[in-house]
Amino acid sequence: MAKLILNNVSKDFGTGQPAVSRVSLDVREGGFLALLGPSGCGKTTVLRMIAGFEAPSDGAIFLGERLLADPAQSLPPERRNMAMVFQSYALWPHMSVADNVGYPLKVRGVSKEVYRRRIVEALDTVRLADLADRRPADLSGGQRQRVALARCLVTQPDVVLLDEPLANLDRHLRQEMEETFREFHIRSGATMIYVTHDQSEAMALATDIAVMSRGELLQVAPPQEIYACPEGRLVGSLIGRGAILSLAVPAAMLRKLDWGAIRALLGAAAPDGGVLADVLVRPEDVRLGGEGAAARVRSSLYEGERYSVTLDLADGQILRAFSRERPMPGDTMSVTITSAWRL
Ligand SMILES: Nc1ncnc2c1ncn2[C@@H]1O[C@H](COP(=O)(O)OP(=O)(O)OP(=O)(O)O)[C@@H](O)[C@H]1O
Repeated sequence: MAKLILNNVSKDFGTGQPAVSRVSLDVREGGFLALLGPSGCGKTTVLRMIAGFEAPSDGAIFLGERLLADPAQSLPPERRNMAMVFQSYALWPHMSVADNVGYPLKVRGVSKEVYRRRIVEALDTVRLADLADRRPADLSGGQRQRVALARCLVTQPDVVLLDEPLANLDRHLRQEMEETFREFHIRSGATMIYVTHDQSEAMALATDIAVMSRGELLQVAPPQEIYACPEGRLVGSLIGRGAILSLAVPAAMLRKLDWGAIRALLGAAAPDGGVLADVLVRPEDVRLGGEGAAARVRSSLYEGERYSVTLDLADGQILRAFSRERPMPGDTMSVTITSAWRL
């Protein structure tokens, strides 16, 4: 196995706006990278270029030292030792689970002994050994997805590419499958690249998250880091559910702000000739009650374990908070912001 490297990769379909613009990425060996971003931002196109279904218009893709593609040449998908799992897992209905899993090996013409051994190993990895003789029609949605995962494992790929594999499943099953993917990643040791527009899925699964918007890569970092220290307004609004305030933060001030700093900045005018900075405030960092700044409750939405509250600050800016009790719309209360991040 080796590191997957994208070096300034672009893809232009000739539509006027490039689908992917100068994306550079290093995916560490055995890592689990989530490509996250809104619909149409270019995630699938990046994945298809890695798989070999599209050639880059510019830049180059390497697996270790090996050049996979640049505008002049492109190794065909079957010679890249990668496996791709799609939303629809396309199992053969007339074949047993074992034969579905073994199909890619049959095409490669391996010996009977290798064929049997690899199927057993792959089914073990996804904990389906007991169902080897069943037909796909007799499986649940989650079990079918696991068969598709096992099928991509039998060829022992260096890289597993997953394009929104959970998009068609209901919420309960998605959670169960997230657990399966995590385990699958640990047990297989494969490098995985996972396309999703669901940030909580990306947070739960990946070792690194790459956030894309309009064909460009905005930030790559581990989930905890991208949540705590997003770079710029777009990443700040795409990750988590924070509110973004415009505050007159002096350029020299640390990016992480405490209540002392925020209190002084709330309502302060922009410095002479200066610009207002975007400051991200997470709902879990907003305390309701006590001594603080005045805010008016705009709405409170019951979410089961708590209320999600939207508040208007005195200057009209919006803040979000969580609350165990139900704040009534129209009520005035005081808020304290324990921590915020300048984007
Ligand atoms: N074969 C193609 N020809 C022309 N334009 C394309 C082609 N494939 C993708 N595009 C365009 O490139 C852009 C990126 O598409 P892509 O499918 O990579 O986005 P995405 O982030 O995966 O979106 P989604 O989450 O909706 O699947 C879109 O504007 C899309 O319309």
